[in-house]
Amino acid sequence: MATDGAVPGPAASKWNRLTFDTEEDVAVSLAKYTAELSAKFAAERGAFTAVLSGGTLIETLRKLAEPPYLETVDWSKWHVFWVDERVVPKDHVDSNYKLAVDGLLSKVPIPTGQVYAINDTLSAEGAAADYETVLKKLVKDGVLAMSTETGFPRFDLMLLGMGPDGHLASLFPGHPLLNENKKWVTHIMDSPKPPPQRITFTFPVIKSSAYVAMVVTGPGEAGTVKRALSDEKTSPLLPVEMTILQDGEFTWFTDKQAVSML
Ligand SMILES: O=C1O[C@H](COP(=O)(O)O)[C@@H](O)[C@H](O)[C@H]1O
Repeated sequence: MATDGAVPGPAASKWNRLTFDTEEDVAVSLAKYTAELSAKFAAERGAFTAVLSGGTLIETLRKLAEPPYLETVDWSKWHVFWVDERVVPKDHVDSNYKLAVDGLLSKVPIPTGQVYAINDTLSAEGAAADYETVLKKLVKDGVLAMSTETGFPRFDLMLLGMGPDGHLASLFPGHPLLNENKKWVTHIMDSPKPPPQRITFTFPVIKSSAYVAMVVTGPGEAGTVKRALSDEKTSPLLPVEMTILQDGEFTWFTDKQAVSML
């Protein structure tokens, strides 16, 4: 059973919250939500730009690769990106690309040319610059939309997870990268969570999204979810607390364990 509603507190008008009994229920709802947005954007724009994170999110997306979605989603319209990636070879156990391929992308018929992995032969700095160049070409080609409000790319849907410390993408609490306001993609050499070298979308890009699903399940992040959803704000704000979309819809998908401390 889902509890729908706006979140109390400062983000009230900006965040929706869905809470389900179990992680299985979250997976069912998330697949339906993603499939509906895929159909909407495929009809409106002829393309669906979907951004993945790593972590537990990929397992929670498993229902997308099952009936009915395996057959009913128009996978040919999908363009897949990563909100962050570890700078490791694509077949490395730490690779977010490998995680998504193994858990989802190898099971659905998205054209391989529409899956945008990082160039794993480059340095972190080079890979971030290269990824930004790829995005700019896709804007030029009309695949990726631009936000008229912010001047940053506007992805149709970002499917994000959050770490126990409140990080999202590879944007960590209190880290100077939180202030990057020019680049679309940047790099980090000292990620508090290993591996240390990563690339990540910047905040202005994440905040320009049309839709963001913040997917948090299990007890591990319950304290952070409590802090994020609390009316009382402590400094520094968690990255997730700073994620107020410019002109988009942000929805929390949680199970009961994730909100057990509220
Ligand atoms: O390192 C990362 O961690 C976060 C959160 O992962 P989770 O396992 O706690 O769900 C993930 O969203 C990010 O993409 C990844 O690089």
